[in-house]
Amino acid sequence: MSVTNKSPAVLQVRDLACERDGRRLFEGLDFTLGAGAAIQVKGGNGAGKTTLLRTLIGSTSDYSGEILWRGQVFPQGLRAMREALLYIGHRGGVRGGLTPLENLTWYGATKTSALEALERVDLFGFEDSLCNSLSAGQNRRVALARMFLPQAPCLWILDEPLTALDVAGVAALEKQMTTHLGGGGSLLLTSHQPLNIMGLNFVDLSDCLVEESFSDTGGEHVFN
Ligand SMILES: Nc1ncnc2c1ncn2[C@@H]1O[C@H](COP(=O)(O)OP(=O)(O)OP(=O)(O)O)[C@@H](O)[C@H]1O
Repeated sequence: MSVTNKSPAVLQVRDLACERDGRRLFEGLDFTLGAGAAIQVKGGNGAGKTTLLRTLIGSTSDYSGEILWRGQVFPQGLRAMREALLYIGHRGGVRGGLTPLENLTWYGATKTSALEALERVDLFGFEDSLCNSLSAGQNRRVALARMFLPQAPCLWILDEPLTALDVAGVAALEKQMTTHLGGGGSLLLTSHQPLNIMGLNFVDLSDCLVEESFSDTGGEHVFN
């Protein structure tokens, strides 16, 4: 299936199968993520969504099939992809012994941009509190504040970003994701909750279950 020049392929997955402790979780997964496009990875608990994301960022090499970053096959493409990647995992990468401000500056933000990002996630006044004294939702906001820093990377891979967020927090996040996509960024995320993002595409790992491998998995998905 072709991909238009207007929206070139950013991340491609071809016939991917992932394992965990020697147990195959899914197989025959194909999709193409274009610039300005978003994919929500779906599947029940234990389907392998986190494993897929960790595979895509190079945290595990327990897979078969091909992953390509801008046409360059992994592992060669992985280095270039990491330079363009914002990954926020389940734990969010927040250090509890640091303040929100220190966490963001640890990721390379200037003090000014960090303070602005923390204000955007409604953490004004908490910038100098230790993160291990903040609530789960506030810690999630510290993690997600990286999406509000200037010059954010172009590929966002987010594992359950909505977890622990209140209604206003979810709305702010959806708005920021939409802005990112409008600027030509790409987004791949997992969520058990529905997201209000225009043009959101879906990849469902339950279509790629090993025991159903005899059935048609729907072929390749191309999202531009
Ligand atoms: N730390 C681990 N050590 C060993 N096996 C694991 C570990 N974490 C997960 N697994 C295995 O991998 C499978 C897939 O887990 P994964 O976290 O990728 O699923 P998921 O779709 O993200 O689930 P959830 O929706 O519950 O977060 C699980 O069923 C489990 O058997």
